[in-house]
Amino acid sequence: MAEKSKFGHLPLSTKGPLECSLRGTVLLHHQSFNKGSAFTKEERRDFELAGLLPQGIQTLEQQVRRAYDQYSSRHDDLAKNTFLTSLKVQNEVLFFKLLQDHLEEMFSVIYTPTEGDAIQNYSRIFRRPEGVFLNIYDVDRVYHDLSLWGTAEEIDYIVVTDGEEILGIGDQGCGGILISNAKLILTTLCAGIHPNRVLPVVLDCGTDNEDLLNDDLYLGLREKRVRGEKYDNFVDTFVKSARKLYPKAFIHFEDFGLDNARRLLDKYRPEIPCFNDDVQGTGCVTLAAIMAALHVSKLGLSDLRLVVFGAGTAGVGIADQVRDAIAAERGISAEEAAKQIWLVDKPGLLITGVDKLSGAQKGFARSKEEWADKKTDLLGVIEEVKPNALIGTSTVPGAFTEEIVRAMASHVERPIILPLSNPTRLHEAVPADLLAWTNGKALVATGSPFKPVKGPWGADGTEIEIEVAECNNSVVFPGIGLGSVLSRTTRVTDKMLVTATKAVAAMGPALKDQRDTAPLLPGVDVVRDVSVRVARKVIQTAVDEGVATQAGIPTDEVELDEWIHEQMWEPVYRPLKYVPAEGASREARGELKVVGSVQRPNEA
Ligand SMILES: NC(=O)C1=CN([C@@H]2O[C@H](COP(=O)(O)OP(=O)(O)OC[C@H]3O[C@@H](n4cnc5c(N)ncnc54)[C@H](O)[C@@H]3O)[C@@H](O)[C@H]2O)C=CC1
Ligand SMILES: CC(=O)C(=O)O
Ligand SMILES: [Mg+2]
Repeated sequence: MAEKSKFGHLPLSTKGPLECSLRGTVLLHHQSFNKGSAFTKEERRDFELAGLLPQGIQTLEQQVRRAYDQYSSRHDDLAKNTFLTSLKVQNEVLFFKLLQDHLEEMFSVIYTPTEGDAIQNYSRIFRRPEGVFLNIYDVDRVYHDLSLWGTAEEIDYIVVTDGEEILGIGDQGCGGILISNAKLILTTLCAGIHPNRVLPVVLDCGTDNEDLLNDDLYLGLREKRVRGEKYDNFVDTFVKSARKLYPKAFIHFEDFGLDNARRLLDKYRPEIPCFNDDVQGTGCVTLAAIMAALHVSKLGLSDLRLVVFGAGTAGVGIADQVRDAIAAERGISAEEAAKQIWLVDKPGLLITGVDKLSGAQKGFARSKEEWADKKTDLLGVIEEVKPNALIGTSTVPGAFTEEIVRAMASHVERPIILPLSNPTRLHEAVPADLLAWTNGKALVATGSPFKPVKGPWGADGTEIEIEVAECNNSVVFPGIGLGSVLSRTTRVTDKMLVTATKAVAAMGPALKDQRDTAPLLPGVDVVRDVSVRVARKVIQTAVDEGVATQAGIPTDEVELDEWIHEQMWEPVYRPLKYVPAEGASREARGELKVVGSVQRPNEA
């Protein structure tokens, strides 16, 4: 039921009374309608709940307090993660409200690094499936299996993974469904995407993870990954089916393997509203961190000399985004701008004609002639290039050694060092070391969260505390998704990504407060504000570029923000109004995102 607002009928309804046809235990077991002990006296009467609940009526705030105590009594982070997963399927509003009220504490439990542990243990901690599991051997069923989740109007946001390169912990097969879920939880939490209008998907193509193949409890296809034409056909069938069934949905690709991530993005990007988070999201947030750090260093993009260690999906995604920003800033070609970036991978510096290069790496490789007689290992490259920025996306813990960091710091005043590999144990260096080795001068941001670091780096050796920003695509993808969904864009263009990046950089405390010990990027405490700002920029750019298809997008900036806010889902209990099932909407009948209800609206 779309709510009337000053903007007319908004496509997404997030406020006002909620019609509901469910009653009794069915209602208590419906995750989006259930309020547990918070059902009012009238609701208990109207919905046949009186004898099903203890007498006490509680507020959402009281429930949050109770849930927080239960959460806190779990002694390790994986147990806390499991508790939250169970809460989500019991009572979605309470789940999101609990997270919202304790965001800084719980972010790392529902996302990296703990979600990585949950994914690694998926088949052992499995309780209830959540999402769509598609099987490469059942390509003929893909359309049908996808069709069960809603009508054309009902799905806004799909996250899909094939589970090959999850959060830095490699191939996790069907456990990848949890990264699709985790990213969608963040879109709701950080950007108010409606939790009933999203779809987590895993494409099960087998796994090359020997531990999973040898685990008799493993739940996915227990065989080596299928690749080649069969794989491409499977992905294509998924994309085409999703487009046909849910033509308004934005498709977010997550944690595909190195060979496929970029290739699939290049294939589908010109045709549909899609986004690869590891390539583009990571590229945007890292460029934002670099822009903030350059500002602190009183330098510009034209001064940047960037070494990327680990030239895979994320590393080259970052290199692309930075290259395009340099080209735009200096008014030069992308080819020319790429000369300010050096990629180092397993063989060392990537060199044309020497190393086997992917299409994406080629534009950054150096020539044999240029690099003759020069060292190609990371230390050698640092000595030669004298970079002011070093990024780690290699999954090699400790790769940024004291020697390397000191070498870098000996050439530049404020070395920008971003160890981005997740989870925490795979970071190329930890902030405390980076700051100690550079006398507090390093400008640091990390892929997973770290506590602030104290050291004698203030005036006259006084102790100061340096906060370290988390440089994770989670800062930016929810806002890009929100802007794309609300504008119903037909494409995610380069310009949309550039404006999103600038919006994030501008909100980082280092730039906003002009304090050079402040974090380079905005923190989770302001994440919803960041998402609104990013969404606004994305929407405005989509309109300017003629790719927005949503009618009635306000042109005035204040009104646009209001329009965005009105469509963001909030974890609050809406009053329930009973309506008989006959003639009620699918939402009222509790059929949104529920498979196996009376009717199959999209059956082919
Ligand atoms: N902070 C963030 O927002 C993000 C962080 N990441 C993290 O970045 C890391 C890489 O992820 P992807 O790019 O998706 O993986 P990937 O597998 O595509 O890339 C990793 C690259 O590192 C290279 N590498 C491995 N060992 C190396 C060594 N000893 N020396 C030099 N290079 C080496 C590999 O050859 C490969 O090119 C992961 O830990 C992932 O969690 C990825 C996306 C976003
Ligand atoms: C953050 C993220 O997307 C990754 O580590 O894969
Ligand atoms: Mg990822």
